[in-house]
Amino acid sequence: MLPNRLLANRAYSTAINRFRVVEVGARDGLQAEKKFVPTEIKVELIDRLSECGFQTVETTSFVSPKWVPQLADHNEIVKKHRRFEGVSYPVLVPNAAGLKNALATGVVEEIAVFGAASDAFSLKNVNSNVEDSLKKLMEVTKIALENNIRVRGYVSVVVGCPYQGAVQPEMVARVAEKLLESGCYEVSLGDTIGVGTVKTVSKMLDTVLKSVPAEKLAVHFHDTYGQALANVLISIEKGIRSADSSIAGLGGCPYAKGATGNLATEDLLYFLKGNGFETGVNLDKVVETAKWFNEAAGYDKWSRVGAAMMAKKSKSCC
Ligand SMILES: CC(C)(COP(=O)([O-])OP(=O)([O-])OC[C@H]1O[C@@H](n2cnc3c(N)ncnc32)[C@H](O)[C@@H]1OP(=O)([O-])[O-])[C@@H](O)C(=O)NCCC(=O)NCCSC(=O)C[C@@](C)(O)CC(=O)[O-]
Repeated sequence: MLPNRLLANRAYSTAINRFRVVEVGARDGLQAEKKFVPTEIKVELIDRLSECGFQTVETTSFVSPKWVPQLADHNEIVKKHRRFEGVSYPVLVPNAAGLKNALATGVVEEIAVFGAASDAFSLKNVNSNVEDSLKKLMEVTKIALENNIRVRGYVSVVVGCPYQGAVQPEMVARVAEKLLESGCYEVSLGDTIGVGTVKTVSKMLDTVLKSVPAEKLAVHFHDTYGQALANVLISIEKGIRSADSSIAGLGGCPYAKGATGNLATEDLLYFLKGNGFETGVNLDKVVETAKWFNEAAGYDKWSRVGAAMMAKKSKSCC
């Protein structure tokens, strides 16, 4: 059960206990991995994730292969993975060149554009300061919409920046507003290096929510300091019903040192189910998929929930 203060919140009517989990493992999860994961494994990962019941599975990035070599196989990925009814498959796009390449595949129906709330991070990540990068993103969004492509937006470093330190919540609000104004259907707020706590995330969300409705927001927490689920809880309290996570907690941003580990999807699903939310995602299948991925790609990465469920299965106890 949720704490009483949460149940008392008007946002908690039974009619809105649905929660959307955006699976970002195949993109955010893999982008910083040094060892190249073969394309066919990435494709099978996306297909298996689709079978788990997610509504949104982010698949890859149309960024420069020089900047993110792990995702240089983006063309093959989008052409080879299966498309399940009711599932959207956004790809990350940084600029007009990326959009052109994504459109040329003829199969991309949704993109995600990404901005940041600090100049220092934006310069490292996309070689432009926040304002210049916003101009490019707005242009990309415009062209995408003209081509009937849905656009999701990201704001990175919403609480702390690896190069600048604390980030002003007003800056996060401004970037989120701009992305929505330009036509993004939703903006995901990313704590890229996982430094946020309930106090700092709460302050940031209170500021953003003054100008952006909760229905237009998602949250994207990295679990670097073990704060991700607490931060999801506070986001739920503020009315947000969408969060990004990565199978087995894979992940990190190549341009943010220490950004290891997205919030693990399995941990998020267990948390949501235990607190009365419906996601439509089958947790057992996600854990099986993590097991398959570890074996197929030669990894040994586990979420806390995945490890516990596998241990329980093998010992058939507790
Ligand atoms: C944006 C650029 C390209 C600018 O990089 P640049 O060097 O300023 O761009 P440029 O226009 O000068 O081009 C440099 C070279 O890249 C090529 N190029 C240019 N664009 C593309 C493209 N789209 N696809 C393929 N190639 C491209 C271009 O053709 C040229 O090739 P060359 O002439 O040297 O042979 C670069 O900064 C870049 O790729 N950055 C991507 C960084 C990235 O992927 N970061 C991780 C994603 S963000 C993230 O993870 C955070 C998030 C979303 O998960 C949320 C959170 O946790 O906060």
